[in-house]
Amino acid sequence: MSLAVTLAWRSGPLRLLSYLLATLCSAAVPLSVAWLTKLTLDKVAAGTTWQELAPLAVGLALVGVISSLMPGVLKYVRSALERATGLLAQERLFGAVNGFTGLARFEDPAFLDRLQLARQSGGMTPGQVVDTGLQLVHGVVVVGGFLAGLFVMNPLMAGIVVVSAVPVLVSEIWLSRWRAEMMWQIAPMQRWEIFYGMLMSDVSAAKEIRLFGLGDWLRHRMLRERRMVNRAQQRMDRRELAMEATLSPLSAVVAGAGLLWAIAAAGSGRLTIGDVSMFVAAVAGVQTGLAQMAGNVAAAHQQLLLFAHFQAVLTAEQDLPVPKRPTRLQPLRHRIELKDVWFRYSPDHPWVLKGVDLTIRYGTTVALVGRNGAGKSTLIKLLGRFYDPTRGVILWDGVDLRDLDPAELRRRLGVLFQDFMQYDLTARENIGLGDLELMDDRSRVEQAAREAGVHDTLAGLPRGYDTSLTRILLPEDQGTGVTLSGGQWQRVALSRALLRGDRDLLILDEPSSGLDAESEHAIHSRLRTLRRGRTSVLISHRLSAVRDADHLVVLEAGKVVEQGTHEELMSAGGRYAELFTLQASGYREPVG
Ligand SMILES: Nc1ncnc2c1ncn2[C@@H]1O[C@H](COP(=O)(O)OP(=O)(O)OP(=O)(O)O)[C@@H](O)[C@H]1O
Repeated sequence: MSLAVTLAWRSGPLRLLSYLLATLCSAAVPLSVAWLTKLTLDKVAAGTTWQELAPLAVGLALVGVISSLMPGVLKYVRSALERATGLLAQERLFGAVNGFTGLARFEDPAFLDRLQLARQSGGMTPGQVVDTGLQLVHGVVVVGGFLAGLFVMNPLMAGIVVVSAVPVLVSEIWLSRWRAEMMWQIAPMQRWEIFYGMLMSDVSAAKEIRLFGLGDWLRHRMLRERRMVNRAQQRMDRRELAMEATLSPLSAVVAGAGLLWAIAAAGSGRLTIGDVSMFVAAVAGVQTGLAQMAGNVAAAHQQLLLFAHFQAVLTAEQDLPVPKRPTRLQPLRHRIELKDVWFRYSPDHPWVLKGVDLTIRYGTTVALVGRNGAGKSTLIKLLGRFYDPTRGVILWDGVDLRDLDPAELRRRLGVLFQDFMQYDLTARENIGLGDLELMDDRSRVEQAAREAGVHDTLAGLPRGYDTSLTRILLPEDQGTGVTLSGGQWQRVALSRALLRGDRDLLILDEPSSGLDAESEHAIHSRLRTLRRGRTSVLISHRLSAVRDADHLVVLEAGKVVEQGTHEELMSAGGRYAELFTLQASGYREPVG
C-alpha cells in the first residue's frame, strides 16, 4: 500500500493535498447541515425572531452551495490524480520491464500473467487506493462527527445509532471478502475470454481461423469462459441479495425503535425538536457512512490484491546477474571463444548445447550449419547474453561475457534474428531502429536498404521510405499503410542489421530463408563482400551460401561434430559432405 501512496504523492504532492482538502470539506457538509438544522429548529420552537434566525439561514444556504459544488470539484481533482498516478505507474512499470537483461522472464507464463495484471492495476490502483483512503477519512469524519455530536446531546442516542449500524457493517465486511475472493477466482477466466476474443479479431490469425474453420470453436471457448464468469458473478449477487434482505430490515428496525424512543423523549420534554432532527440525520449518516467505509475497505483490499502484481514486477530480481562494476568492453581484437558451453532453457528442459567448444577469430566468418533444433539460434542468443551458459564460459578477448555490461556488449553487435520483428512503423523507422542515431540519416538508411536489396521496393512505395508498413488505422495526413511480402520484410530486417554493419560482430541467422533463388544468390554475393575483413557468424541451411566462410561448424544435437573449411570438411567425407552433396544434387535435407 505504501508504494501506491508513494506513487500518488510523487505524481504531484499538491494535487494529493488538494484532494485531501476537498474530501475533508465534503465530509464536513452533512455534519454542518445537520447541526445548523438542529439549531434552527430549536430556535423556531423557542419562538426566536427572524433577525436571530437569519445567520443560521444564511449559513444553511452557504453550506447548500458548497455541497452542490463539492461533487464536481472532487470528481475533477480525483480524475487529475488518477491520470497523473497512472502515467507515473506506467513509466515505472515499463522502466522495470526494460531493465530485465535477458529473455527468461518473457518466456515465463506466470510472469507474463503477472505483467498483464500489473499493466491493468498499475495505472489505476494508486489513484484508487488513495481515493479509498480519503473516502475512509471522509467516512471517519462524518461518522465520528455525528456520533460525537449525539454523544454530547445524549449518550444513549449515540449508543442506539451505533447498534443500528452494526448489521449493515457486518454484512458489508462479509460481502466484500466474498467479492474479493470471487474477483480472484474469475480473473483467469476473464483473461482466457480476452485471449480468445483477441485471437478472433487478429489479422494474422484470420487466415488460419478461416481455413481451418476455427471461428465457432474459438467463439464457443470464449463464451464458455464468459458463462463461467457470469455464473460466479450471479452467485455473488444472490448472496448479496440474501444478506441485504436479512440484515437491512434489522437496521431499519433498530433505527425505527430509536426514532420512536426519540419522539417519546421529545414528548416528555427530555429531547428538543432539534435533537430529534439531529438524531434522524445521525442515524442515516452513521449507517450510510459505516456501510460506505466497509465497502471502501473491501474495494481497497481488492485493488491491493491486484496491485501486488505491479509491485512484484517492480521489485523482481534481475533474471541475469549484472556486475556492479563491469569490465570495460574493448573493441574485439583477437577472438570470441566458447569453452565447454552447456545450456538448457531451464532445469525442466533438455540440454540444448552439450559442451560446445568454438572459436570465432577476429576478421573471419564462421558459419553454423546443422539440422532444425541443433542449437544454432540458441548459441547466438548466448553470444548476445540473452541467457548465460548453464555451464562453461564465453570469452570476448579473454573476458567472460558475464563480467561485461550487457548493454555495452549489445552495442557492439549487429544481429538479424531468425524470428525478426516487423514493426508497424514507417519503412525508414523499421530500418533506423537498428541504430537510433542514424534514424534521420537518410543516406545511411538507404545505403543499408541497398545492401539488403530492398531500396527500389521502398523508394517505390506511395510515400517512399516514409510509407507506413502497417495496416493499423493511420491519421489522415499519413496516407494508408502497405503490407510487404515475407521476403521484402526479411530484407527490411536485414537492412536494420546492416545499419549496424560496422559493429564488432555481425550475426545473421538465416538472412535469406524467405527469398527466391535469384535474390538469395544476389544477397549472399553482396553479404560476402560486406563481410570481408569483418567478424561475423552466419547461419544458413543453404550450404552453397556458406561454403566460402572461413570456418564452418557443424552442430548436431547440441554438439560440434565437425569443423573446418569447406574443402577440409568435404574431403573428410563426414556429415557436412553428406549434406552438401545431397543439396548439390538437388535433394533437400531430410526433415527431422
Ligand atoms: N525459448 C525456448 N525455451 C525452451 N526451449 C527452446 C527455446 N528456444 C529453443 N528451444 C529449444 O532448443 C532447441 C534448439 O533450438 P534452436 O532454435 O537453437 O535450433 P536451431 O538449430 O536454430 O534450429 P532451426 O534450424 O530450426 O532454426 C530446440 O529443441 C527448441 O525446441
